[in-house]
Amino acid sequence: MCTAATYKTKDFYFGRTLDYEFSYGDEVTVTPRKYPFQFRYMGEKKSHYAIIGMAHVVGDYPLYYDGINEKGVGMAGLNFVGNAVYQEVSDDRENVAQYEFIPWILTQSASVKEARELLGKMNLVGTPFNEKLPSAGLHWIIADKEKAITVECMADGLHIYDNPVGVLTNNPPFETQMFLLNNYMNLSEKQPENHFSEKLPLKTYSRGMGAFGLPGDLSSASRFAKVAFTKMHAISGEGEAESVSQFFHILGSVDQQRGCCEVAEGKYEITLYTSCCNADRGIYYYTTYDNHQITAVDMHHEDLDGSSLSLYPLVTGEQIRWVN
Ligand SMILES: C[C@H](CCC(=O)NCCS(=O)(=O)O)[C@H]1CC[C@H]2[C@@H]3[C@H](O)C[C@@H]4C[C@H](O)CC[C@]4(C)[C@H]3C[C@H](O)[C@]12C
Repeated sequence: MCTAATYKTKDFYFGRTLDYEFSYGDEVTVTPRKYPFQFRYMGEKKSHYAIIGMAHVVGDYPLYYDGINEKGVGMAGLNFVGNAVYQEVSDDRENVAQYEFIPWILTQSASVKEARELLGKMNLVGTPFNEKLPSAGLHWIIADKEKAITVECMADGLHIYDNPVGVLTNNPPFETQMFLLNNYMNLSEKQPENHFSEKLPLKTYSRGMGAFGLPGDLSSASRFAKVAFTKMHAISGEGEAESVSQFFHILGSVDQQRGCCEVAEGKYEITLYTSCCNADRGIYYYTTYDNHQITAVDMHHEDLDGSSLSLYPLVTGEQIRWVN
C-alpha cells in the first residue's frame, strides 16, 4: 500500500509513502536538463525540464516512482493492481510506456494544465522496461500548487479525474475512494454533541471524539479517509521546517509498521520510505523505515544544465542524537 498527498503553506509540498515488502534499490535521482531522455516510442528528448525524485536506476536509466520538476509539478505512481489495464500502441497517438510516464510528464509540463494537454494526445501502453522488470500496474497523481488530478488507465480507457483532496492510495478506483468519503462527512476536529437521542444523557469522555469512526486500519480505502481527514485539518506555520514537519505528520498518520500487514508467509509490507518535496524550491526530503532523521537533496545544488544523472543512495540507518 502506498499513500500520496499534497500540502500548501507558503510553498507547495508533494510526497508519498512507499509501502512494500522489499526495495527495488531506490535512490534520490536528479535528472538534469541535458540528460538525453530516451523514450520507447517518442525518440530522444535532448533538452527538457530537470527532475528530482525517487528512482530505481538501471543502466543509467531512471525508473521514477515519484518526483517533482523544476517548474513545481509533482507526480507519483501507486499500485493499482487488478484495475490498471494499459492501451495498445497506436500510430496516431503519442505512445508512452508506463515506466516512462513520470518523466514524459515532468520533462515537459510546467503545470497540471500542460500535463492535461499531453494526456489528451497520448496512449499509455504496457510495454515493459525489460524482461526482468515487467509492467507495473499503477495509477498516478499529478499536482501543482493550483490543483491535483488522478490518472487511471483501465479496461474502458484512460480516466483523468480532478482530485480535490490531493490524496491518492491504491484500490478501489479513485471515484469509489471519493464516494466513500461520504461515510465520514459527520467527522470533525471539534468535540461532538449528542444528536443520538435527547432522552439519553450522552456526553464526551475523551478528547478527539469528533473524529470517532475515522478508520485506522491499513486498507487502502481506510488510509484514503484517514490521510484526507488529517490533511484537510492540518495546521502549521508557513516556514520551511514547520511545513516539512507537518507534512511528515500527515503521512505519518498512515505509516505501516512491520508485522501489521502480512502479504505472504512471514513477509510484511512496511513503509520503506516517506518523501516530502518542496516543489517550489526543488528539495526532496525523505525518511526511511529505520531512519527517522530527515535527509534532504536539493536539485539546485546540482548542475542542472548538465547531462548526467546525480544519484544519492538512501541513508537507511537510524540517526540517534545522544545528549549525555
Ligand atoms: C511497488 C511500488 C508501489 C507500492 C505500492 O503502491 N504498494 C501498495 C501495495 S497494494 O496495492 O496495497 O497491494 C511501485 C511504485 C513505482 C513502481 C516502480 C516504477 O513504476 C518504475 C519501474 C517500472 C517497471 O515496469 C517495473 C519496476 C519499477 C521499478 C516499478 C516497481 C514497483 O512496481 C514500484 C516501486
